[in-house]
Amino acid sequence: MECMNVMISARTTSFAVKPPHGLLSFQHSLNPIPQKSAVFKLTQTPNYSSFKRSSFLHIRSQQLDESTTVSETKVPEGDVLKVKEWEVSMFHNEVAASQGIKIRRRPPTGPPLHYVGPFEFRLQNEGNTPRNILEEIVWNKDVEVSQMKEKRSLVALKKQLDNAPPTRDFIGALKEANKRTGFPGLIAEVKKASPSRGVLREDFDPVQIAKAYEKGGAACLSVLTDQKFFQGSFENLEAIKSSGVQCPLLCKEFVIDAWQLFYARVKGADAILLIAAVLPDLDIKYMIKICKLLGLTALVEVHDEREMDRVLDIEGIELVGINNRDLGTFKVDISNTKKLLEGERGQKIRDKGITVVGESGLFTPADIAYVQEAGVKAVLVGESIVKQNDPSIGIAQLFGKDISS
Ligand SMILES: O=P(O)(O)OC[C@@H](O)[C@@H](O)c1c[nH]c2ccccc12
Repeated sequence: MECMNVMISARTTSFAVKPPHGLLSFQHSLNPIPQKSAVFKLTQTPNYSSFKRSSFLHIRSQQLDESTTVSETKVPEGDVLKVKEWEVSMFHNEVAASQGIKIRRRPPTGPPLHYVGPFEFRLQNEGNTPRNILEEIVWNKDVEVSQMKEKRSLVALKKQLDNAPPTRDFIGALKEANKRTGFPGLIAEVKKASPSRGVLREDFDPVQIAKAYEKGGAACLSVLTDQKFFQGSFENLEAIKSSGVQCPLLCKEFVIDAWQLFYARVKGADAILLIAAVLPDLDIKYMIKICKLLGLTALVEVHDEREMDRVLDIEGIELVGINNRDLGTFKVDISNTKKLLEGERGQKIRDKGITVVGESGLFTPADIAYVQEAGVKAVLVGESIVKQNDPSIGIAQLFGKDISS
């Protein structure tokens, strides 16, 4: 496998690479500015596959210098895997795009920065800026998960599962609440903040909120575990699990790697979110299987018709969430739930016995009635109830009725 070495002299501040055949050209700044001449290795180029010995690249260096030269070398054995990994992720993006997935799993022009040697290699303006918040979250998660995996191997996680207590029946709890109250079963979300709404509650005590939700009649709880964008944590999940709260718990995470399923299970999750806008079909199929092995319920989330159709073609899915919020733009429209349950699609869902959850943007008894009429048997609610002084009263206000007994 080949790569390119760029020889740079001391105090070179930047260079530009201009491939000959209309391929992507790019500018690269060096920071810190090297004090000695050095070799800058480019193993990850935007067009790696078309980057061949024959397509000689022109280097233009503003500062200097005849001493900036390009050569091609064999990649050392150890790096071959890294380059392969990067190439595989490029294919992953292509497969995902063919299924209508708009976000890219990783920055397309290079792997996360920690892969690259002494100087950062980053294309400016060419794809390494996330296009929307979901993409930013996923890119961040990719780095986060690879760091977490280094600390806890899958083998270690599996060992911990040997003595783990069984999971609680998430769908059973929703159905039971639906029967008991006549309303959709409530998944109440322990949510401190979100990128779209900022901090929802300053005095945030996750266990206290969870207990209030349970007292108010919630069937299940959803606990956000993403730290960076939602100010959630796995500590919150663990604390709620060991607090005596009996409701089954959904780990609200951005899952991109099967390792996270094992981790969530170890941390006390009974169910886990899988987002169709993030995961290609093959990943969903694979993760559904692992969830079954782990006793986790998968809540598969969709936002539009195409995602719903993809998910309906996958075997073994029992719980589907319709998110009324577009995770790319934050726009909320509760008629989305209705739209996705109409006609043949709705019939297919009923035939398959899938339980549908209406998610996001539900504030009033009229909202609940609207999504119930559309066909949901459960709802997922955060903002409107977490903001109330007493979240259990928030639940009664949301349904227009005390549903606690
Ligand atoms: O606070 P709301 O509008 O009631 O929404 C809750 C829940 O649906 C929302 O937090 C959510 C739905 N799907 C997600 C995926 C990731 C993060 C968050 C979410």
